[in-house]
Amino acid sequence: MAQRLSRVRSWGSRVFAVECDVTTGPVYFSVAATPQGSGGDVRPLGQLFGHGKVFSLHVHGDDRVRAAKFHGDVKSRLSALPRGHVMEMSSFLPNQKRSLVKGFLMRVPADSSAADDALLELLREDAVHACSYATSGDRWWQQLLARSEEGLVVAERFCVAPAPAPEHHPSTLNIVNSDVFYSFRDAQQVLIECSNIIPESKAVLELVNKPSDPTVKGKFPVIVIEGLDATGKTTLTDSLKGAMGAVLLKSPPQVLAPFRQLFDAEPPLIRRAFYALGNYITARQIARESEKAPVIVDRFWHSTAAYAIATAVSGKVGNLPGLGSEVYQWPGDLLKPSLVLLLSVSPEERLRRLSGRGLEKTVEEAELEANHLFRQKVEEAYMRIQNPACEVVDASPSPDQVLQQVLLLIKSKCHL
Ligand SMILES: Nc1ncnc2c1ncn2[C@@H]1O[C@H](COP(=O)(O)OP(=O)(O)OP(=O)(O)O)[C@@H](O)[C@H]1O
Ligand SMILES: Nc1ccn([C@H]2C[C@H](O)[C@@H](COP(=O)(O)O)O2)c(=O)n1
Repeated sequence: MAQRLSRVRSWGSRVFAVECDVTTGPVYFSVAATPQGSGGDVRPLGQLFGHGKVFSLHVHGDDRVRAAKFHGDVKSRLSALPRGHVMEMSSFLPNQKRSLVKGFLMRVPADSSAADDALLELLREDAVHACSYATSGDRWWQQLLARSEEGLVVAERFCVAPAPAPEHHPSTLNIVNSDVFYSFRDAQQVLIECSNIIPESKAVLELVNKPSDPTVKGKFPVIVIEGLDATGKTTLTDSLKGAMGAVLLKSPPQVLAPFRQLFDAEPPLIRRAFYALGNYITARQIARESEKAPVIVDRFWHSTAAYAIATAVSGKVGNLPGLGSEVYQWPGDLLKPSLVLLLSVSPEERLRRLSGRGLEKTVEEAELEANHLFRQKVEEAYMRIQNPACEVVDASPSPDQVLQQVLLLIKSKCHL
């Protein structure tokens, strides 16, 4: 118990954000060891905590791979509780990078014992911090829970007060090196840390572990084609290959295809590191092929970063890190293409193309379709990436018109 308490000493200075509804944004509150001032207007907290029993859980831990996997596990266990309502809840130090700890707020009916049993089980793990919430007088208290022979006991309590929204949305605080990687070494390190629990990581590491100088391209232009699913990338890249006598490459590269499904099912930390490493394999292929001919690349780092940022940042487009933020900077050790083109079509046209194709949708594609906010965030993140930034291409005309338009653009931008 003493160890647990010493590790949560800083808990009392944290702010918590509960995502009740992503379109309206989170509710913020802070906790303090002793009541401060009047405590503010606690009515919003009353609405949040007021019915039945409320618990929050956060997964800490020095082992980030284990914590990421355990976070997913906690979510499924809480979601399976009968009559429970689970919301995303994060704990953070306002505007302080890397201070975010992800968790959940769970409401259950007052007569539910299943939640207590689940918490007792989860608290076997040192990495879990669980709290209950109670009201006395006009104050709300956050009660840090611990296991004892009698069941759940309150180890410490903090006074809860409403807090102002921070300047930076909490979900932006941990993007660097958790969702987006800015060097080969940082992405590689995640897969090294995964090797014991995901044996396939070793095979992926072997594929990327062949050092060369991937930042240097050959004398021919390298053109990356980016865009949301079904914007016409495959159609255009195939035509460009023929029209320019170019070599067509993809990221992730074909050698990673046997591992993709497996890594797609992993938490963002692992999944995004896998895609980041794929870019370095493709970069090596680009460096080699661009010595001999122009190279067209179907998706590259813009996709890796834009999808990762849009997934990490909850809620509205306005929650994205601002233009010029470090999260949009190209990795210093990754080959830079000559030109990046972002294919853009209206949401209606994209849906027509998706349904016309009639293929099975990936989870993320299905999410794009269902989630207008997510699509907007991916597109906005694409456009905020700098150095190289993307040139937006209107991809709504016919395939041939898009091809002609892009050939002209390549000619003018790459001085062909
Ligand atoms: N300019 C266009 N006009 C009309 N339909 C198009 C055009 N370009 C592509 N399509 C059609 O839209 C669908 C999606 O195109 P395509 O597969 O090239 O997109 P994509 O961006 O590669 O998709 P994904 O990223 O999901 O692989 C296909 O059925 C294709 O025939
Ligand atoms: N270089 C890349 C390519 C793809 N991804 C991720 C982003 C999406 O989750 C998904 C889209 O790929 P598609 O379905 O079009 O094959 O893959 C990435 O992160 N980096």
